[in-house]
Amino acid sequence: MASRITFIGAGNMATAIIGGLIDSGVAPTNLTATAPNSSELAPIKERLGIHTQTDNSAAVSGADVVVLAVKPQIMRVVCEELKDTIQQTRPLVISIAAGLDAATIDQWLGGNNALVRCMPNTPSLVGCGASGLYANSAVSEAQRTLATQLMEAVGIVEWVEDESLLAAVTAVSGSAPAYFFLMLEAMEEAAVAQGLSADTARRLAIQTALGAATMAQQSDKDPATLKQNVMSPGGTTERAIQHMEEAHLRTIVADAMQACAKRAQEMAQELGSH
Ligand SMILES: NC(=O)C1=CN([C@@H]2O[C@H](COP(=O)(O)OP(=O)(O)OC[C@H]3O[C@@H](n4cnc5c(N)ncnc54)[C@H](OP(=O)(O)O)[C@@H]3O)[C@@H](O)[C@H]2O)C=CC1
Ligand SMILES: O=C(O)[C@@H]1CCC=N1
Repeated sequence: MASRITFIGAGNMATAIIGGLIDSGVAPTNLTATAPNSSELAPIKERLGIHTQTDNSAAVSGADVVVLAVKPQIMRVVCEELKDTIQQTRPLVISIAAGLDAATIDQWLGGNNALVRCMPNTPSLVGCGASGLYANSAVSEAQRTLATQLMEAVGIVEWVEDESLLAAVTAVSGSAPAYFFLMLEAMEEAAVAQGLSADTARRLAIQTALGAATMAQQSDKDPATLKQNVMSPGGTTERAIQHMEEAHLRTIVADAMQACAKRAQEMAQELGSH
């Protein structure tokens, strides 16, 4: 991918995508990241070999793709700062902000922009990201392909044609690494309570999560069948799963994902009044 890509914001999600892009073979010299303070940027420049800038407008001039990777709460200020340059240079704009809808960001950027909304997740850092993408009507086929290539460099990509579905994408993948990290925390704590060392418990739990996810990915069986295959009748797993079902784990997951999607919609309303 020879495109010049500028990330506005150099935090957790931007550096995860940048790290994944570099690992996939993208030249660091084609990448730029911005942040308000050069002290935050110095270690990123040193570690990744990318260009860095504290001036957002200067960083987007000459970019083929601009990835907006700041917190939703400061997106409006950032867009207004970028508006004049973007109106002149017309890059593909990709927003990774939760909640904020494409029309709002487009308007903040002066209108008529080719804009993709992307909901990525932090495992992009290790090439195992999962991103949901939505394109507005100004995005060309070539730009759609470019956005796909960019995010496929760090994981899998699913396009949605109805923008409102990005709230569900946020619930099932954008926020979801945190659910699995919580599960790992809980399993480690429980195993330590049963006498294992924290190190041993953590290694076993992580490898088991990795193994289960890899099996689910590679198998032609669905997760319910794979689960059933671990559950010997009258055995240990059956007892554990019975406990989780009786404690309404499915309802807990459904309610948490509902709260997540609802928060994405609330943020759109709170921040997106044009
Ligand atoms: N974290 C995640 O798992 C995911 C996050 N997202 C979205 O990604 C976006 C970024 O989130 P995340 O990376 O977690 O947040 P971070 O707070 O880690 O990163 C935000 C970055 O923006 C920088 N920044 C702040 N103000 C400006 C400015 N005026 N100009 C340029 N850069 C600025 C910050 O610098 P400083 O630190 O100096 O303030 C920081 O580098 C959010 O919109 C979020 O919704 C989407 C999917 C997953
Ligand atoms: O928690 C958040 O708001 C961001 C969006 C998805 C993951 N992190």
